[in-house]
Amino acid sequence: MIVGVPREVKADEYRVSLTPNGAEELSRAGHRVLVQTHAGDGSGISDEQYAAAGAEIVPATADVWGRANLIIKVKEPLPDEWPLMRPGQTLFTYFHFAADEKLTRAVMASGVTAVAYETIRDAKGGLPLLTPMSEVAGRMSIQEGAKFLERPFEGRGILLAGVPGVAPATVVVLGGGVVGANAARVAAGLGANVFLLDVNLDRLRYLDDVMPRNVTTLFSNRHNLLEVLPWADLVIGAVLIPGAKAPHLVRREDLKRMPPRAVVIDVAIDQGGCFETSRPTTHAKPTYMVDDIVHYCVTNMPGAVGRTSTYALTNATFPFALQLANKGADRAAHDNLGLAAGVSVRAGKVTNAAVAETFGYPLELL
Ligand SMILES: NC(=O)C1=CN([C@@H]2O[C@H](COP(=O)(O)OP(=O)(O)OC[C@H]3O[C@@H](n4cnc5c(N)ncnc54)[C@H](O)[C@@H]3O)[C@@H](O)[C@H]2O)C=CC1
Ligand SMILES: CC(=O)C(=O)O
Repeated sequence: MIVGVPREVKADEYRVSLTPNGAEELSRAGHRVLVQTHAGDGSGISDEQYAAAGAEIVPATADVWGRANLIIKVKEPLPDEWPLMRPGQTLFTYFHFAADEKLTRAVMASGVTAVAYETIRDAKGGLPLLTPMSEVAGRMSIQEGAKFLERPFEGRGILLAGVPGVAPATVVVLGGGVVGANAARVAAGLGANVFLLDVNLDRLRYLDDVMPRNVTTLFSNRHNLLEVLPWADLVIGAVLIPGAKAPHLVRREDLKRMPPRAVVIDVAIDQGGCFETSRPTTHAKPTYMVDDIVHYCVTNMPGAVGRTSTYALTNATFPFALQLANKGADRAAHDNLGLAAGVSVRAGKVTNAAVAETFGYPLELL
């Protein structure tokens, strides 16, 4: 198999999809590895390190896409990359199809097999290729929230931790999965009062057991949400229904209940976001105001901490990349049901139920 690693093209995306260790293992397994020049720069990995691991350094994007049967990326292909996708090729990356119908149509039209990191399952039903980046984004959401609460960044001038004699901030976390739990723990560690909402009672029981005392768990329903919003200095959006568009839990009219210049960090923006007023932003211009509330909706938060994220991501993705390279997508999916859950589009047809339902497309069973 010829495995291609293009340089990421999304704004401020500093991750790369394969480390030199991965290149070495693929080469040892008999595959050819093409790495686009400077692909690893943002993560502090040089062309020389890839070359020493047996990879061929390729100057042009089009060459990588044109020669490789298996393309490994980090982020979804952007419009400039769409014409490069080829029938019969396998593309292994984050896609978040439900948030982007044009991307879904482009992938269907191209004939590639799209294996989405975010819907691959493990034996316990978890999402092992989403988890490491959710850990990064969850922790980062509080550091970003703390920054944008500062007045020079348009926030309400609140220090999350408070100081003796002045109350700490209140942080509301919507969704108590990986992002939510990591956000709650970091916020609590800084001394904030945290409310953590989820609809899964077993998950709430677990969180109630393991979280520090300044984290209060709440069942997620409209009533409880409206009760806590007036106290919220910072709200983290961390809800997920795998493969599907995120539900809009916070409506525009609800923003009026929040204190002026409070901050929302909608981590779930990659699946469309859980605030009605969310729209994707970039690290270069991460925030905008709606009704006096600061909105931060960066779709590739972990991209900003490329070095940590590249290693965390590839620890999880590499075993699946190796299976795809060794067996090809069809056999790899046949042999591994968890990997099969990642196959979202194949030969022009949608093979993921949540994506098919989101856009009303027919579902093709694998
Ligand atoms: N913007 C970015 O750069 C990044 C975004 N993400 C995104 O963050 C989101 C969350 O990811 P994870 O925490 O890994 O997912 P997860 O599956 O671990 O957690 C999601 C939680 O949401 C809960 N939930 C579902 N409906 C709910 C509702 N109505 N109210 C409250 N909770 C509800 C679920 O019970 C679950 O506990 C995903 O969309 C993921 O793609 C993850 C990493 C980076
Ligand atoms: C999960 C995702 O889309 C990211 O880490 O960029």
